[in-house]
Amino acid sequence: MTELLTSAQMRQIEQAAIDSGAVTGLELMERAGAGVVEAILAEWPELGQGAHRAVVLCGPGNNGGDGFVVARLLQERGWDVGVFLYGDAEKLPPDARVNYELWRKMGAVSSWEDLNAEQTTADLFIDAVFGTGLTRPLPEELGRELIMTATPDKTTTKVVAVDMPSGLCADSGKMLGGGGDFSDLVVSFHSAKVGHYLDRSYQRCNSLVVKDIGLDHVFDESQVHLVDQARLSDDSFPGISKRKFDHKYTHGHALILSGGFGKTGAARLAARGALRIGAGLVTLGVPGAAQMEVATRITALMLTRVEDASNLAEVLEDRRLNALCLGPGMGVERARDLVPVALAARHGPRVVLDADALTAYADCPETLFAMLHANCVLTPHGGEFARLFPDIAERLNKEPTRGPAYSKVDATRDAAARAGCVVLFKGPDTVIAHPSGACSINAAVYDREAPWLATAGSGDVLAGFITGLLARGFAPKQAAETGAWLHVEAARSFGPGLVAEDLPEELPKVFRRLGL
Ligand SMILES: NC(=O)C1=CN([C@@H]2O[C@H](COP(=O)(O)OP(=O)(O)OC[C@H]3O[C@@H](n4cnc5c(N)ncnc54)[C@H](O)[C@@H]3O)[C@@H](O)[C@H]2O)[C@@H](O)CC1
Ligand SMILES: Nc1ncnc2c1ncn2[C@@H]1O[C@H](COP(=O)(O)OP(=O)(O)O)[C@@H](O)[C@H]1O
Ligand SMILES: [K+]
Repeated sequence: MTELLTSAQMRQIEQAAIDSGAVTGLELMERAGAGVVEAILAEWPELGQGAHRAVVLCGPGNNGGDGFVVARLLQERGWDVGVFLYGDAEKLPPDARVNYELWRKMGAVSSWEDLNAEQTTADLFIDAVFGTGLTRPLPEELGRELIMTATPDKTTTKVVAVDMPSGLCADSGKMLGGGGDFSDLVVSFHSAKVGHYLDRSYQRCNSLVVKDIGLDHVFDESQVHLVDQARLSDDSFPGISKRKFDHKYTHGHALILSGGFGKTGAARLAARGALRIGAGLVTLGVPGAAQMEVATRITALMLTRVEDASNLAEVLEDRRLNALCLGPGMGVERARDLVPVALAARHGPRVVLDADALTAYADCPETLFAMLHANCVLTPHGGEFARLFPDIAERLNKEPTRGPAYSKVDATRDAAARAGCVVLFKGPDTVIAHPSGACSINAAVYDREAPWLATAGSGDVLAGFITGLLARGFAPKQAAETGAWLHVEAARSFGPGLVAEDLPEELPKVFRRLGL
């Protein structure tokens, strides 16, 4: 399993290892620098042959210390290396100072004032100015200089950031101050940082590599999980497979409430998603006016008439309906009518609220929060999130003046605590939080990009995936994580040209690849 750390958690892990006598700070710095060089040569094997030119920008802290190690190791490989220091060598922290001195025996350190685009022409550009220690916004001119030197028309220069692209907050991925650079590769240490997977980070970096530097840590709930295959194979997760002695009711019965005539597509997408992900039975709850429209377009899906609130209450007398989905294409008035009934159902079915079921409460989120229970999942995109949690969204969207900045992880945790249920906040960086604070990120970034998901109806399918998994007995947070992960897998498996209908139909291929 992969845990993402904040800078404070990383510092604590590093300090504990040093205090235990297992390792020194200097050894960690040497391993970090060696890790950066290793990652560079793995990414661009051609740089392993012959001599090249590198420019290393070092900052005033230990990130700069890593930079001096990288400069030394590259020069030992016969490279021509130019080093620039931002700050005062006298004030470097002890380990960085040792590496500064070691480098000084091999080469010069130019002052920052000499930095210009011409001087920094190189095959490789190393940004070791700030890492996890950046707390104040970058001075504006420094941000500009970084951009100028790292990204003029040097199409052949590879830009590598040590730990974090300088200027980005390691906890939130936000930019502190203006500027900050673009990196072809970020090399981090021990574990990726939460900020690598949020906000600007993945927009500014092409790829992320994490190098082992011999540290260990014990997981605690304050850490954030990255949703990956290992996470979903955890013993605490129900498997996605079906067992040979199962029958359809073992896998639950989902009810997806649709909108009216001409508005049933979204619910049908969700229903198809719920069925493909393995719910035993899936029924669409449709108003009379839309009955023909839906009936002519479904086969394995079933249909029941749900005209209004009292109708829904009758339908929910069937205790086998154990997972409900409300919102996709529903219309806000129908949502206001049906959501309270769904949330009050006595046998406690699990409930996914998406789209219109969230927007319906934009004027009175507290009314919704009062009805929600622990078996609910809310799946807002950015706009819906801001309607239900305006103050949290405002805090999240505010330009930070210092780090660690308020992040999408903080915002989703706060929203889940307020709502009293699981909140899945969508995006390429989908954050899933439980009211207890347990939190995961399902990332569609770096080597898991899935930009074709930005298509109408893909969110409806996600709501259906989660509903289907809830019907199958997954707990709300497990269903949200698993559904979101499979959603990205399906999109990646289908590839360019994807439309929402393709997502459920791609699942069998994904399942086969997973060996189910
Ligand atoms: N934590 C660990 O386990 C390890 C950390 N290492 C390196 O150490 C880095 C963290 O080092 P530090 O904590 O020294 O932090 P950084 O080197 O990231 O930066 C902190 C320094 O920058 C200054 N600073 C912060 N904001 C500034 C601003 N806006 N303008 C000017 N100066 C500013 C601070 O006063 C401090 O001197 C990591 O990113 C990593 O590169 C590695 O050496 C290996 C192990
Ligand atoms: N660029 C992107 N990369 C990865 N996933 C994306 C991207 N854009 C959108 N998504 C995902 O696609 C889905 C879109 O959902 P939503 O905005 O509700 O759309 P709709 O309402 O049209 O169904 C979400 O799961 C979101 O995380
Ligand atoms: K850096």
